[in-house]
Amino acid sequence: MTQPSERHAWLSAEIIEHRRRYYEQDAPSVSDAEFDALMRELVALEDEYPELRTLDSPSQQVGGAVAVGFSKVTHLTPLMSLGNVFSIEELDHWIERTTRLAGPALAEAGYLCELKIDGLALDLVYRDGVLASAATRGDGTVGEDVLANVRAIDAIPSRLVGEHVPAVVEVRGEVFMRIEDFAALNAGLVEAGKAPFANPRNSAAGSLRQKDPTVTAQRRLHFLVHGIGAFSGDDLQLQSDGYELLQSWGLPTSTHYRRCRTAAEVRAYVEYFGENRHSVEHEIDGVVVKVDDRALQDQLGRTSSAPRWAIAYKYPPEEVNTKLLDIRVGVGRTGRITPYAVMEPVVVSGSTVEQATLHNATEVRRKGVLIGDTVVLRKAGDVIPEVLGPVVELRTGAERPFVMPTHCPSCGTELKHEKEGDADIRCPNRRSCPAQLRERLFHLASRQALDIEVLGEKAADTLLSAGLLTDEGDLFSLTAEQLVAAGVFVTKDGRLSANGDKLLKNLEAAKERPFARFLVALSIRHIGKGVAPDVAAAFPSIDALRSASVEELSAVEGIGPVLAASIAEWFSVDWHRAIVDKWLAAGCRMADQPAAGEQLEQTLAGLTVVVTGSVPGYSRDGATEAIVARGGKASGSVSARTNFVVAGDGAGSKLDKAVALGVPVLAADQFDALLSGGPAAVAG
Ligand SMILES: NC(=O)c1ccc[n+]([C@@H]2O[C@H](COP(=O)([O-])OP(=O)(O)OC[C@H]3O[C@@H](n4cnc5c(N)ncnc54)[C@H](O)[C@@H]3O)[C@@H](O)[C@H]2O)c1
Ligand SMILES: [Zn+2]
Repeated sequence: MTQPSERHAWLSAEIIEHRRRYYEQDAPSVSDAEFDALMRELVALEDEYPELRTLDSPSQQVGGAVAVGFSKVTHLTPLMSLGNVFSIEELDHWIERTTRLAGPALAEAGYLCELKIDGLALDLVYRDGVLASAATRGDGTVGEDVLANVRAIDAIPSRLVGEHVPAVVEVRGEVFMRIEDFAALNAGLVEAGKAPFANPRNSAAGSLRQKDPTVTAQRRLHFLVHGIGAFSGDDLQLQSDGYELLQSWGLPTSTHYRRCRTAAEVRAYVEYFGENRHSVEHEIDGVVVKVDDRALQDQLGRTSSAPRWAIAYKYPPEEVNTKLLDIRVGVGRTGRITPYAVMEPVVVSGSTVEQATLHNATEVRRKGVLIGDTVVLRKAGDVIPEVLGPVVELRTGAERPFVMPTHCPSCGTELKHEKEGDADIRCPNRRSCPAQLRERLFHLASRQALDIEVLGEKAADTLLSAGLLTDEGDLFSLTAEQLVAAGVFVTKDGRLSANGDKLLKNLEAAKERPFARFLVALSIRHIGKGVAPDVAAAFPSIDALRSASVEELSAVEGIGPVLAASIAEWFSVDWHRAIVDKWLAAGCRMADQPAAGEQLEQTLAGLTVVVTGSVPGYSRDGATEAIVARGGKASGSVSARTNFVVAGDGAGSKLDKAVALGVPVLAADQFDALLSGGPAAVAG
């Protein structure tokens, strides 16, 4: 068993090395969460064995030092780190203890809640209103001179304005990059063939701590004050009052701070930004809660590394490091080949992640990741997890590059770009590539399409491996005999299983689904559940749709030229048309007309009617259905081929066009007559 002192020595060495990489090289090799875990273990060990808490322990020091190449600046007053809490319970605990130490005066002045900006600390000294010194935090006492670089930051005034600026004003704040500017910077770096930064914090630190101030000047760095150091002016009672004063002198302070009277208000602030972390223009990694009264701050004092009057509430990390075990490729519903990362499972933003898409081969190259790398994985809230890049420092030499396959991993067909210049490559074996067919079957069975409950992942695989489907065209003609003969969905004694029976019943029921759902089920490009109802409203049966020309299609409101071309293209493929024929032959309705028997007199057969404006008694869809039920075609736009325009209140440009083209126009109250009696009923 390791001795506590040995463990302590190991932890100390690790922490010191990580701090060096983080503060001096802007190139951490572990995630903040991993670093924080080491730190917490160290502190817990020292709580148990107080003799280990020597003055040179990392727990007693403010992380960082002055890197080679920078001059040293001694701060007028030390820059501290912050104590951390990670839960509401720990926060309550801190508030209780602080209340006990500070006494009733605390309730009077209350708390100052601020966002914890994820950047790097900067100390500024103004003498007689002129910027005289700018330094990084360093070890808290001595920092790095970055004055030349700071002069290149627009947000930092070189001279304070206004009345009564005291002789000495020392402020500290955070240098950071806005998320938007960070993204633009990285895009530019990648375009120039350079490595992107892992996150806005690293990019801000790397941009500020430059040997060459012209580089800093090109980076859009921002700055917000969050603390007051040496101050020779009149006593400031509250820190928040101080912010208003600093603001009046031209120093940038955050707009997000709030004064809170009670612990409940503090909690509410913490919880609000926990849920709205991304509503702010910069990254935040928590909230800082401070005692607002400056006299109380002095009274509470500090430990060797942090003030007792402030605490950082840290939100769960959105970036973690994990091992990239492999890069595999998936074949999508349309044959697109997508590389994806397979990682050692890791918890980030509250869920376990082990896969993340890498989009395409160019993207893999752009990220610069090798199989075997430790990678930075980011998942912000509900956003899809993303591999940001490798931790190059941790490479062992055993890593290997990803090679994009030349042949489909599912069917072996040679992969191709669909069009020249496409980033994606695809498996051209659309019809019977098992992977593509499987995806199409899932899609067709999904809720938004035909809702075939039994046809899940397993069932689809079973049908495909039994060789029962050449493509989805064979689905609706499946019989119990076929299943039994193929030995799938059978009981031990060779009869159709309950699940097999359910599958056939599900399929039978699906044949009657509304036409719009079939449209989704056909996997026509660009036709999803959003637009399918519009298409079905204009062309309420598969026959109407397949006989429509591209012009007729694109004339319909909500369809447009792209969708029209995509529909026409789909129907131009032989095996697609065969799917439709097979489904019709198997009894799929694929039309929204009322079933035979209840059919209304086809008074509008062969006629195209446009309804515009409001027609009493009919919704937009209702009017369309009524026309279709009478055998007519309901169109969304007026052309020379339109037979009637029904114009209700609010009719606009369509009415004008009808008049211009000489199309007969009917009043709203003639609509019923047209429906029941056809053109003859409204003649004259
Ligand atoms: N990944 C690594 O290898 C590595 C190494 C060292 C440190 N770190 C990370 O750095 C952090 C620890 O460093 P730390 O000691 O500087 O503590 P800290 O960053 O948690 O808190 C102190 C700092 O918060 C900043 N801050 C931002 N907004 C503030 C506000 N509104 N009011 C006051 N201060 C504000 C200040 O610059 C201050 O110096 C942790 O997140 C840790 O994970 C990571
Ligand atoms: Zn294939």
